[in-house]
Amino acid sequence: MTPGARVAAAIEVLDSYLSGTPVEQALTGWARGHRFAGSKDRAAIRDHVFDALRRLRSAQALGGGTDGRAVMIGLLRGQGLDPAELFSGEGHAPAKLSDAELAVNAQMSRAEALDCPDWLLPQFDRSLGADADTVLGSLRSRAPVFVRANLAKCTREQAASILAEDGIEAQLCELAGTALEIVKNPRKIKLSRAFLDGYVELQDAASQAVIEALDIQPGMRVLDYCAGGGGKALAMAALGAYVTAHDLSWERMKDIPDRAARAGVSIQRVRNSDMVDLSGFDLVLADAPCSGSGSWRRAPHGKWLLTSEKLEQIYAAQRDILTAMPDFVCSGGTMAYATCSVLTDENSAQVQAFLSRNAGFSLIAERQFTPRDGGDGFYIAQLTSS
Ligand SMILES: C[S@@+](CC[C@H](N)C(=O)[O-])C[C@H]1O[C@@H](n2cnc3c(N)ncnc32)[C@H](O)[C@@H]1O
Repeated sequence: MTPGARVAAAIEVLDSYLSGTPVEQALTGWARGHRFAGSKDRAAIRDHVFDALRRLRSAQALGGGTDGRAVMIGLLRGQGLDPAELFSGEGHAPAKLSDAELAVNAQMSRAEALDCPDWLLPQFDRSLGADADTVLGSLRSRAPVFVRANLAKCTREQAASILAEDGIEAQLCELAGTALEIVKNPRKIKLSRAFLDGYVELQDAASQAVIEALDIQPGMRVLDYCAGGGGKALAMAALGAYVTAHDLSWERMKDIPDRAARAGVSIQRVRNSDMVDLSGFDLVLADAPCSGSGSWRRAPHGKWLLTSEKLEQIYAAQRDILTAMPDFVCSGGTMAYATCSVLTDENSAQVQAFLSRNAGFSLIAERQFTPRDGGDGFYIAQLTSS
């Protein structure tokens, strides 16, 4: 496919997304209907679509409309490119720009220019102060790809060498002692020996830094209360902890056995109904459900799906999870609360509210990562019971 034809395909996918189809479904639907498209074409179209979702508001303003065509025109303008070069009307490229499209002269509000929903901007300002614009700005660009070296099987340097055998170039990342940033051929990772034989796992660098902050020791008894697909459970098991994984949804933990087998570690999963029998963990980690505001580079559609009502439900879930955690911690043990959000109301405000309800706990450490640190935005607080 020509570059112009790829843009035309991205417009189709964006129109489907903008009419209510979830983005992954819109991409799969397009690929099914266009089987001639090769993997490189599909990857390029996906990149256009995700670039557009990261900058949806500014692209619509710069493109002078709300549909997929306007979004792609505005995206290219926002990237400093001349859309007329790709909107050539030749072959399968989109039709030439109309006079109205050529005449667009966008005057953007601050929220539009930062690609932030209006109602969320005050939250970012309250949470990040003078850094709000920089953090929102960084959420408008692609995230780097990171892997975690599985210390249960190799050192970080060995992991980098094994990746190199498959032409994947990795650099040491300062954010965490296990983290490697993939600087060449990131799309090859899942087919590489390093991945298939469990030497590396895909995991954001800040997510790895959160685990590093917990100072996991071999033999520690750890409960991962919101284990999901097991990213953090695997990282803790690789450091020698005995990890029990729980999630409100059993289904979400379905890949843990295969991932653990690949990594050469063992993780025990526990059902909701069996939680009453558990107690006495050295560490209870809750990587709680959240807005995902720290990871909108990776999942930009989350930014546009969030509403103030959904955020209220998220606060309530976070409060309930914090309230449940003390039952599982041993005396003198640690409770760790994490989110991939940069919003204070999901982070320190939740922890302070918990502390005001639970006099027996005190805060021992707290850190807010933002994309300015290199990885996703992440918050971690460690509390101990006295
Ligand atoms: C941020 S994700 C966890 C990601 C995971 N820790 C990882 O590193 O791959 C949050 C998880 O919390 C789970 N969850 C939501 N409400 C919960 C609750 N009340 N109790 C336990 N888990 C819950 C969700 O199903 C979701 O899998």
